[in-house]
Amino acid sequence: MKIYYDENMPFAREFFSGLGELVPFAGRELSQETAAEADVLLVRSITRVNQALLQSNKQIQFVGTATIGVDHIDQAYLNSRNISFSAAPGCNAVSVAEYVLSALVVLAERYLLDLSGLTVGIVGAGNTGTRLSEKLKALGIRYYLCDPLLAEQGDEREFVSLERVLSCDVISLHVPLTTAGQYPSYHLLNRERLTRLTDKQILINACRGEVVDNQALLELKQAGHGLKLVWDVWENEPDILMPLIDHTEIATAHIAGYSLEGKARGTEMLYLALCKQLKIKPKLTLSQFLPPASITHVEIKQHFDEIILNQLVKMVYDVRRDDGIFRQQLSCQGFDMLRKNYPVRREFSAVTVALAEQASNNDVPHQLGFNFPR
Ligand SMILES: NC(=O)c1ccc[n+]([C@@H]2O[C@H](COP(=O)([O-])OP(=O)(O)OC[C@H]3O[C@@H](n4cnc5c(N)ncnc54)[C@H](O)[C@@H]3O)[C@@H](O)[C@H]2O)c1
Ligand SMILES: O=C(O)[C@H](O)[C@H](O)COP(=O)(O)O
Repeated sequence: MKIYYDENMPFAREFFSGLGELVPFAGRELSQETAAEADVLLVRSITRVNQALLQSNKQIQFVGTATIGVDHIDQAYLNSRNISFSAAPGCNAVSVAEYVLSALVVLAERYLLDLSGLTVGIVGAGNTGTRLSEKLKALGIRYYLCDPLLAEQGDEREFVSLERVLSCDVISLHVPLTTAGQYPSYHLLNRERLTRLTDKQILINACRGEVVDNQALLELKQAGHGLKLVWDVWENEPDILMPLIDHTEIATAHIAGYSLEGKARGTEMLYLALCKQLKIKPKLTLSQFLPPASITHVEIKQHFDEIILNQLVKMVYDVRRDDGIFRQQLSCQGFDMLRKNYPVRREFSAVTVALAEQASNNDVPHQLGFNFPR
């Protein structure tokens, strides 16, 4: 069995070598001819899987994407050919939530904002929006959720309208890219909605670039609008609207979900799905392969306060590192290479926070996602 996998899929060799012959490929370069050989195809978001890619392949049994987003997969086509499909829902949701939190901590410092006084509007309350809301709750930051689909499905959380979340101090987008259905997200933030935002607001896009009309946003910013942007995803990656970069507070190369754990969980989820498909008992788990983090243990000697928590967040992941690399390296490395060469980043859970005897017992680090022995 030939298993074709994206070369940017951590631990793919470790997970899949016992299941078949492995063939790595570069995500944007997979051709119909090459794909014709695959029995199993494992992709990331930059490979479009559709009739154009698979029409010469008569034997393929399984397609997997080690990502949350599935907008690059023509699932109707796979269904029509009876090809099994699996994605990795939630795999890097924690990573994205930690990216957003790091960005908020950085912007609060930069503009002397009182984080706990801000309201955050979360658009899309699925895996990522929920992980983010839990972390905000741990920090005592008020948030509002907008997710009409979940509201209609009877989710018991409180939901507000899109207009209400768009009036929050911070707006964080966590919707899939869709062009059909009752609530399509393509250009959800169109020119008209963008124009109604105020100079004081912060807009964070770490879902898909096409959810915001980038050209309209650029024109708004060029006209002097003060809206602050945290921008991880861009329309038309990798050929993005370069002039927009200078109007962002934090700009990164679609890496919000690129914690080592987040990417590797995607690989592990595909391994489990493929084992199920092949009716094989899975023998491997991610914990066998994850290396220890560079900082694994922190001892807190005093009462927790916002300053200590902010330091903890930045110690594990400071988004300014990725913003700096993006601004300095984009023109020489290019968008895709920045992503391919992404430095190791760990999640808060890789660090154990211990309290010295005199420190107050407070659950915040645990709720934020740090390990917190009781
Ligand atoms: N930047 C990154 O690295 C990165 C990482 C992971 C995911 N993503 C993107 O983020 C998206 C969301 O991730 P997730 O894990 O929360 O997915 P999810 O499927 O768990 O949740 C998405 C939620 O959005 C809701 N939704 C859909 N259309 C909506 C609309 N028009 N208005 C409001 N809510 C709407 C859905 O009902 C669902 O609850 C993914 O589809 C992916 O495209 C980006
Ligand atoms: O949808 C996702 O899971 C994320 O956008 C993911 O981080 C995309 O990463 P890529 O597949 O492009 O490497």
